Amino acid sequence: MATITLEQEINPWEAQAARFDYAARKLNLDEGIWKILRYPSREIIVHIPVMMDDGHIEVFTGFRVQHSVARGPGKGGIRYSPDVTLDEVRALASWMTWKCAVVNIPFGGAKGGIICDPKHMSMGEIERMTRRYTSDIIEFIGPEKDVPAPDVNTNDQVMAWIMDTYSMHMRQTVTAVVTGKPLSIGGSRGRTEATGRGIAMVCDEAMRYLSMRQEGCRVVIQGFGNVGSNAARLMTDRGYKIVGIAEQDGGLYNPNGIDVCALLDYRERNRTVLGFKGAEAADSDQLLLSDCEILIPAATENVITSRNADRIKARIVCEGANGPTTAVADEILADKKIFIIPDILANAGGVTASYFEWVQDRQGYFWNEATVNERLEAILRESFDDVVRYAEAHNVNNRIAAYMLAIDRVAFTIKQRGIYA
Ligand SMILES: NC(=O)C1=CN([C@@H]2O[C@H](COP(=O)(O)OP(=O)(O)OC[C@H]3O[C@@H](n4cnc5c(N)ncnc54)[C@H](O)[C@@H]3O)[C@@H](O)[C@H]2O)C=CC1
Ligand SMILES: O=C(O)CCC(=O)C(=O)O
Repeated sequence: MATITLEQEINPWEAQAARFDYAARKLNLDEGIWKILRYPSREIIVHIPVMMDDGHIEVFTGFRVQHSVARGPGKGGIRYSPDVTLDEVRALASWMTWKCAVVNIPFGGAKGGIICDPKHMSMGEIERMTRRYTSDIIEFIGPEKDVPAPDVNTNDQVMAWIMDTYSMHMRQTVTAVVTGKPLSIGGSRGRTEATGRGIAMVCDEAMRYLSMRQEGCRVVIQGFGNVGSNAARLMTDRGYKIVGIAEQDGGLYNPNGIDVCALLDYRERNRTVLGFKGAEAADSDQLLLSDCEILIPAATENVITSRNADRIKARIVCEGANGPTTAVADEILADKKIFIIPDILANAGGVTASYFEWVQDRQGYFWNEATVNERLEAILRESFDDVVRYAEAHNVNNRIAAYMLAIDRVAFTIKQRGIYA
């Protein structure tokens, strides 16, 4: 790979594009399809005026990027964060296209974001911002067009506001416009935990593939939000030992295993994991480099880079977050023979359960949790198998195999639809 600056290395769009180009070259992808898939098909930028609680007007910038709708409506979360950029949302939208194709569900890829700091906003301000954002992008979303979902700093309440705003404009309730909703208004059982559950499931598959055992297998998790905390809880139930939790404001380490339920309870009461008595305080960055069998980055992008990849000791890196590893770091991890479960497979449990929610909303018939989990497991097992077999057959690493598999599926659909005729 050509020499690049750290700034280029950590640009998520560049990271996505580097893998896409590499996989497309390996596939000998048709040049026209390459051009179609190289860039998002639509990028919407809105400037959202919001009356703040003290009466002044703030204007927030929001994005919705639709990378591809070839295989079905756009699908992907909306994040609220001061760090959101258009390049980040572009990358996240493309990853959604590849992710939905890897697990073979009938969606394209999209993502949204608003540059804001929800930690310093009241519920009323967040609600007004969400409703206005929804109105501003209303003609571009819908059950057959583009279906948003929660992501970093958004949740079922935010989805409820989007659904309600959309429905008011349509003059009828349209539950299938978003997923990750509360159960009472068309949410699916199991969606909240699905991303973490999916991580536990693909780790089980990796254990089987590598002839390792769950019992006593040491796991370090970065991020104790929706994805990280559910992965920690469900993996504990399966016999894994969660020895480290790295959070934004500090980390925890206990070589004998952290009591995850007690930690969840503590965090609920204290809004932080710091000060928890069942583990010693640890430096979050150092935790990524600690001795363990599985490392699960489940917080944000660019946490495994050229600066620390050579010091990672885990046997398996299972990417709960989107884009936690840069393309340069990929090569270093590959040299170290670390087994990667790439984000577009590892965290696909969330969007798969979202697909189930969309199906249930459209059917008006809701499944029990066991059915959701059973169907989730069947899809993730098959997808894991597809990726590792593809990697073996084409002599590439798991990430490139996942990209190749996904690009091939999307390209096939584009050709069949005749967009490229
Ligand atoms: N929620 C979902 O269903 C899905 C989420 N993802 C991805 O998983 C990642 C996490 O998402 P959620 O858990 O939903 O978000 P969240 O907002 O619920 O949790 C994120 C957690 O990470 C922590 N964090 C942030 N930066 C950190 C850092 N530098 N070091 C350590 N901890 C840090 C935060 O304090 C928070 O506890 C994101 O990359 C997201 O795109 C992917 C698929 C689905
Ligand atoms: O549940 C969904 O539709 C999308 C979740 C998401 O944003 C992601 O997988 O990164």
